[in-house]
Amino acid sequence: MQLNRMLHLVSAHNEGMRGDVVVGGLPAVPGESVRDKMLYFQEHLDHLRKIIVFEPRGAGGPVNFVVPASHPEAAFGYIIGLPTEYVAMSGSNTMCVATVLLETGMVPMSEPVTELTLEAPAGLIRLRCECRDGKVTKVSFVNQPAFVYHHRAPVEVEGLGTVAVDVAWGGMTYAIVDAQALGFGLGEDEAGDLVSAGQRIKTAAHEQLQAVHPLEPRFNGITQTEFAGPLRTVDGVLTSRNVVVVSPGGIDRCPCGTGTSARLALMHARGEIAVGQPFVHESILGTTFTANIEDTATVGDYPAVVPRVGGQAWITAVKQIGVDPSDPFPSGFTLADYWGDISATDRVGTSGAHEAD
Ligand SMILES: O=C(O)[C@H]1NCC[C@@H]1O
Repeated sequence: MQLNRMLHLVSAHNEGMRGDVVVGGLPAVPGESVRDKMLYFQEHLDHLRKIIVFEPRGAGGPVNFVVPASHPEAAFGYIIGLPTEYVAMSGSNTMCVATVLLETGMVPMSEPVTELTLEAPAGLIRLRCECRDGKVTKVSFVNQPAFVYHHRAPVEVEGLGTVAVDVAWGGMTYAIVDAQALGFGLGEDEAGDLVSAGQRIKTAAHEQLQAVHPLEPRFNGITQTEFAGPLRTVDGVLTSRNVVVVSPGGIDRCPCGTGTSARLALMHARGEIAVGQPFVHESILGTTFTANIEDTATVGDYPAVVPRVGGQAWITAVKQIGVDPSDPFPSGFTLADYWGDISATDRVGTSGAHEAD
């Protein structure tokens, strides 16, 4: 056997959504913050993301690269790579990383609760991890502030006509649309149609609406569509189903932590939820996140909320992945049958590491 570029991975899933966590094998990644490390990674080490995400080795990601934190309060940093972009923050990936760090002993576990701080490219993320018998049974994190860029902006979408789109930041930028108004009940049988509509909505919103983070202009552009189901009350708790379409065209299997954060900002702006009020967000699989608004804030001129989002992750595999020096696909490949026209959506870095226009 000949393998170089050997990476050590612990794979996990969070409420159904995969998240590989690279815990060893990386070269040094320079940068004064994890955001800077992400920028360096994108420019100089992107082949390592492709090895894990693309075929013939990968299963579409996402992947997290654990790196030393730059901030003294954080135990570790993590760089988050999705199929078409590096992102400032991700809920499912944060829960996978925390679970892997604790269950492998990379961070000492205290039962029944381990308080942990990690450094995402978006900044410090404070986590509360409930632990029992060596297992992490729930991870909740306080996200960086979420806010709304556009309320019900009219967007011309191919095949759908004029669609009212809310645009909100929750660590990634979401075009949020009313699922019911577009004829979707958000059932598993609609997965293909949701992806098709979601990709068209996201592309149109990205082209027609500006969204540039006021504190970090590199976090710009609309890269996700979130179909918001109706709000209802279940056992006295505000609840809603949602579907997020992740480029180049897959449904987030979990309720989506950054999407939940964006939705909380939108609901708060509309007066649909109060600070501290519990909210349950459901995925297309029926898995759930608990969430609430911890506080209000401002980001630039935008009124914002500080979201807390919680769920559980499970480790699925421990493996090593590498590249045979004679392999014709050292950085993997994508094929349109599964990946669609990734060149059209290959905006690596758009929301995480893109020069502002
Ligand atoms: O939970 C989240 O925020 C995400 N899940 C996959 C795509 C998003 O980053």
